[in-house]
Amino acid sequence: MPILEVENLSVSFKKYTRGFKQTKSTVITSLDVTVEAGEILAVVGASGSGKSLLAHAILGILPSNAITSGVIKYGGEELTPARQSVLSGKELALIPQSVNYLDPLMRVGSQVRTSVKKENAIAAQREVFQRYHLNAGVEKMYPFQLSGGMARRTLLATAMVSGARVIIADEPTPGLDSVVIVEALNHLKESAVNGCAVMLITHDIESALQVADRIAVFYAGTTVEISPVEHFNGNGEQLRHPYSKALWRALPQNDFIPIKGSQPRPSQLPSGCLFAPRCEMATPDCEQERPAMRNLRNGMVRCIHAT
Ligand SMILES: Nc1ncnc2c1ncn2[C@@H]1O[C@H](COP(=O)(O)OP(=O)(O)OP(=O)(O)O)[C@@H](O)[C@H]1O
Ligand code: NI
Repeated sequence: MPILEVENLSVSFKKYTRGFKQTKSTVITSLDVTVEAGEILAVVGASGSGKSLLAHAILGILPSNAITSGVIKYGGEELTPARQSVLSGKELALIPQSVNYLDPLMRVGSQVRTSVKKENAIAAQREVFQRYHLNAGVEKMYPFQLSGGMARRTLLATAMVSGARVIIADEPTPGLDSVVIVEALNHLKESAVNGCAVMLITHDIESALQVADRIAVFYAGTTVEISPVEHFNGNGEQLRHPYSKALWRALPQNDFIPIKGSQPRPSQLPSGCLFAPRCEMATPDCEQERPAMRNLRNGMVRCIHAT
């Protein structure tokens, strides 16, 4: 059974423009995804496709003007705001995309120790600092004294000592040197092998391919495909959705063919399939309604034409 289930999640923001006109921008649309114990699910997709907002929705830290619908479940039970506040940092850990999530007024060693469940918090913190090449003096520093890379390693360390059952890593490695990247990916893999459910949000498809079991592809705020990692191969012929195939072919190591057009803006989403305006396979049926996610060849796809 999946530990984490997201069903039909939508998130939108109301905005007031000139003349008090209200506009609605929908940043996540009917998104479905699950993460099982023992697996790494990588989440890939263009900038602005809703990856971080999904992470924030799971942790219950969306901005207060966000309007959400749908259900998020942890351990088979709905993650209500009350459960989110109890479980965050304990059973659900986030490695945030921005280093601004560190508490500016607390020494970093103490910050990391507050998330340790085991008895000897100091020993656990020192061990994890060693693992992330943070030398002994760092624990006494405040966040403003850290370089960007050190701050990022501190965020990784905080989540990894927490003993959480669900780890959501939102772009955990940019700016880190390759030794630390390998260390962080190995650590996530180790956590999964020990039974955690890991969601790894990343632009780095190479890293995703190395450690993930399944890959979810996001487009314009929804999941267009969820595929076993092995299907990201060759010319992408085993992939299901035209966008995933195009994304795969656009990688430098493949043909590097960019996709024409751009992702729709959250305030101007097409009424049917969100990818239809850019899709070579699109037919009038695609513009009729939003396709549902369906099972296909050991994965899932949101496209009426996919075979
Ligand atoms: N507080 C907010 N109010 C209105 N729109 C927002 C807000 N936060 C995010 N958005 C919009 O929601 C969309 C999704 O943002 P999100 O940060 O989830 O993207 P992402 O996939 O994580 O992108 P990246 O890869 O750049 O990190 C974007 O269009 C963004 O502009
Ligand atoms: Ni993001």
